[in-house]
Amino acid sequence: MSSFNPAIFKDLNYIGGEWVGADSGQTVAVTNPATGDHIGSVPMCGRAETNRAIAAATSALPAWKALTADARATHMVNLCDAIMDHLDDLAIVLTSEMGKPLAEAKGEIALGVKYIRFFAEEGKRIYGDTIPSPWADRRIVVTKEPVGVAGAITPWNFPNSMIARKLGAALASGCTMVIKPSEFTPFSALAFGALADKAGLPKGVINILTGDAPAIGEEMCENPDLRKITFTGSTRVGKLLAANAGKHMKKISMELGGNAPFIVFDDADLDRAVEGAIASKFRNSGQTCVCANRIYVQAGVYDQFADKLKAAMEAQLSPGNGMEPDTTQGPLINEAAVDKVAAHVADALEKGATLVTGGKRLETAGTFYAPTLLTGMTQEMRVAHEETFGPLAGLFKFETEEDAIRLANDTEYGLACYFYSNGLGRTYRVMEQLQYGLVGVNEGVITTEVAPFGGVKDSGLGNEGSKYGLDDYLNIKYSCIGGLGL
Ligand SMILES: NC(=O)c1ccc[n+]([C@@H]2O[C@H](COP(=O)([O-])OP(=O)(O)OC[C@H]3O[C@@H](n4cnc5c(N)ncnc54)[C@H](O)[C@@H]3O)[C@@H](O)[C@H]2O)c1
Ligand SMILES: O=C[C@H](O)CS(=O)(=O)O
Repeated sequence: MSSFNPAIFKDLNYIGGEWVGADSGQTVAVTNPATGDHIGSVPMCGRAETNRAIAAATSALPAWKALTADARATHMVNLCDAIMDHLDDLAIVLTSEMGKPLAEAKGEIALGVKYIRFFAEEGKRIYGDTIPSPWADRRIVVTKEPVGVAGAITPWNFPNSMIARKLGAALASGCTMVIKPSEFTPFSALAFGALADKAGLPKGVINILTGDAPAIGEEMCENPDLRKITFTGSTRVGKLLAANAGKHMKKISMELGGNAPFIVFDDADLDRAVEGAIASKFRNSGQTCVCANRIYVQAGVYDQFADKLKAAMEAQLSPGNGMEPDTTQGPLINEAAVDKVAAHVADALEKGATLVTGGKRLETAGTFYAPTLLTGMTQEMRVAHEETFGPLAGLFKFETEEDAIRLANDTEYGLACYFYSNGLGRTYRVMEQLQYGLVGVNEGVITTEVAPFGGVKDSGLGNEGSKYGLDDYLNIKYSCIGGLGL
């Protein structure tokens, strides 16, 4: 890898095209979860700075929305080109602050670019309608207009692509944006500011703040100039934001937590199912909202699947610093994340589960937990009802197709689910009964910019990506035109 270019490494906030610190001068430290080393510090901003960022986005809005979709697309493509020009540098920053292996970081950044490029084109297809008028002397026209200034609050586990898939839809629809990334991974977000400068985006179109999350969120919810909140994160925080945004009648998009069932039927290709389980469960060390959280295996193939999965885990999963080429499993984001996985393992073992492999914190620097496989899991265990968000694969046994569907739907979440079967009839029966926004059939990783990504129940509201992803950034206007002398 070529030497790191620090041009994209920014430790100030980006407001109205200017790089600024917090009014208080306070900062918050950022550490590398693989080593515990201090990476840098970013401003501890609050409501006042957020107010100024919203003002900057408001000032930039008229000119941005007045551009043609093609002109906005050109800016967006220039941004994508700048991102790809700095792919290695961005990946180093992402791996340093979040921990995922460098290859996964590059893959995430490339996916983020795909989202922005996709929406650059979709922005040219924001069609309206002319509706046959019920009045002979009037005409009806329906147009779609940008909602205005959008506020984005994003998580640490995909610190680039969770911003990109929001930013792409916002910019393409003619909105401007204020972004608050996670306190654990601010540098990947601030790099968007450096790249926006490099790509020549007009000042104020993108604004990036770090600091006091509740205060920044309150300003976003309560400032009348900001018209939309798009949040990706935990269901707990999502509900807080949705409640406050609702008081101020803001449009909201909520991409929240999950508890994905992964079902293996006895008519599945077991080798394919094992590879899908590895991909779904252990991507990002199990720290994705769509990771398999509960693995249900039909009784007739349970032992065989467990043996195959154990072998695959021991052959394919290699914990370590994400900067090392052989690493496939980076650290968890922090001590609390390690404690949660450990608690889920302990709870399962206390309630009768069997430890097959892993089951302990790795005695190295940083916050690592061993890839873990448990069998004998039951619905009484915490893993069955809580998002683990770590490298724990728990196998549950089921008897019938009806049992599998009932167990899979036994959760307040509804983001992603997966099942493996070679039965065509079963595929449609199960696909249509699972209460989730995303369904992987014989596939363990299904995210793409062209398909809608969104949950039901406590997993959220709205969809990101796909042709549907623009809807949340647009208002529909109906115009009735009379006096035409018709
Ligand atoms: N559905 C999806 O697309 C998706 C994608 C990634 C992560 N997630 C979910 O996110 C969670 C992990 O991410 P996380 O730990 O960053 O989630 P989190 O909810 O703790 O934090 C998410 C963001 O919200 C901010 N925040 C925290 N408290 C806030 C408050 N009171 N007001 C305003 N902002 C606040 C944080 O600073 C961060 O930027 C998991 O539950 C995961 O399932 C969902
Ligand atoms: O963690 C949630 C992300 O949305 C995962 S994905 O990269 O979009 O599948």
